[in-house]
Amino acid sequence: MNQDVIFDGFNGVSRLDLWVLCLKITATGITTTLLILLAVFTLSLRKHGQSERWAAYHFILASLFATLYIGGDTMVRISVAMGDAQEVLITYRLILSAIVLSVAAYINLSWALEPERTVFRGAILAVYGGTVAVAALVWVNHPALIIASDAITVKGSAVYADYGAGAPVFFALCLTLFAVVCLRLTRLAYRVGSAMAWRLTVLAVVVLFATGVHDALRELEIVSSPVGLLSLAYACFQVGAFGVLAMHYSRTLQDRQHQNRKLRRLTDAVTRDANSGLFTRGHLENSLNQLGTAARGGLLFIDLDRFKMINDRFGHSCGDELIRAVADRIRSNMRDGDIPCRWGGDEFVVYLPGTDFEMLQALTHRLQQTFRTIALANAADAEISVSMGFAELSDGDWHLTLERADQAMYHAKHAGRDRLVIAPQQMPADSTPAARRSALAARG
Ligand SMILES: Nc1nc2c(ncn2[C@@H]2O[C@H](COP(=O)(O)OP(=O)(O)OP(=O)(O)O)[C@@H](O)[C@H]2O)c(=O)[nH]1
Repeated sequence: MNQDVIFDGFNGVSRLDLWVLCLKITATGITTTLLILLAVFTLSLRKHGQSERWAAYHFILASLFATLYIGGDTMVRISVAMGDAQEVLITYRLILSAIVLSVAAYINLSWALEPERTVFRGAILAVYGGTVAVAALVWVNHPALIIASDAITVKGSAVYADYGAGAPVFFALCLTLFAVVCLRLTRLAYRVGSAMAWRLTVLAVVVLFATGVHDALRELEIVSSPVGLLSLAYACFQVGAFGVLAMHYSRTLQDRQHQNRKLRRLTDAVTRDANSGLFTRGHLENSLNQLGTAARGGLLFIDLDRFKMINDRFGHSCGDELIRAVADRIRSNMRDGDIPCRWGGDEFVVYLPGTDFEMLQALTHRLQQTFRTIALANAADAEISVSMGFAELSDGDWHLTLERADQAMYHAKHAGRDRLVIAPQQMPADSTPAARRSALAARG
């Protein structure tokens, strides 16, 4: 049988080389997975604050270039192990460009994680622009630049480019940028407040920087070492950076939740009535003032019938309990956009936007039914009912509408209580709000 030989590599490759290769493949897998996770996470941050989004974008770039670097480094090793060093130089250039771009993205990320610090967009672009320019030089053959020619030297399982005179400067620049990143990330980890996170970060940056120095010296053939270690250390660093960032986000989220809770408590204290839990009169007045002539629907005035008698017979605390029970039932019958408030004492006013006659009849009927079911702890035989007045917001001034609703409620009281009266629209439509207000005042 004629069998083609399709693989003839791994000749002269030591066990150590294979282990390192396995580790590098694993590191590539891990960083690629993290990159995918990060992309999903960034998508979920679209609606969040500017600084979070920018931090996520820089981290995506940093991870993308780090993955290219780690994956490229693995590819170089695979190519050399398989005896195929033809296309190695392109991958080689790719990894040199990727490492410097990744470090630039990490610098910008560390700025974005400090929202209190103003970093000008120009500075961020300058960091990216400068490193792109340096990365571009990697692709130009010239003895004075980073890579002098297309020549490649393979020594055992290691491969070396023909470096130009600028290569030591390039590696020194990479190490300087690395040092900046390491210092800034250590500071960030310290601010996260967890001693463990800080120690792990210090360990990670020390290992990272040491392997960076090792690989730079190895590339320049100042030290002889069988394997480059930076890609493995960089993969560990990526995992650590994920951890630190996850902690940073969880702390930011906790702070924000805490602030939101505090804000809600403060807002509630200002806008909610303490006993009933409904909105305060001030909140309704503000809302109607803000709406102005855009207010639609009408105002419903609700007043408890013979509440003084309940107070006198069963005590003030029983009266308070009744106010709470009535408020609960009003609240549970509201739609989104309705504004129910305790106007004062045993009076409630509800702004009902977009309410027509049928909806009003249905709502007030429901309310009357549900108030009858109230059972007070120490006043089982108390008969609970309310009188209601409704006026449509057609006066151009909600104060006038409220007066009409109030008058309608009094008509309900005089007609025997426990009912709804709808205010007629008696005011001429072309009269001014001031004229209508004085006409109402004259009518008493
Ligand atoms: N328990 C309690 N009573 C209150 C509160 N605010 C006002 N009141 C009392 O509620 C009573 C209101 O009575 P009125 O509005 O005069 O009349 P009424 O007894 O409800 O009778 P009609 O409205 O004519 O049906 C007064 O006695 C107030 O002292 C409160 O927060 N808690």
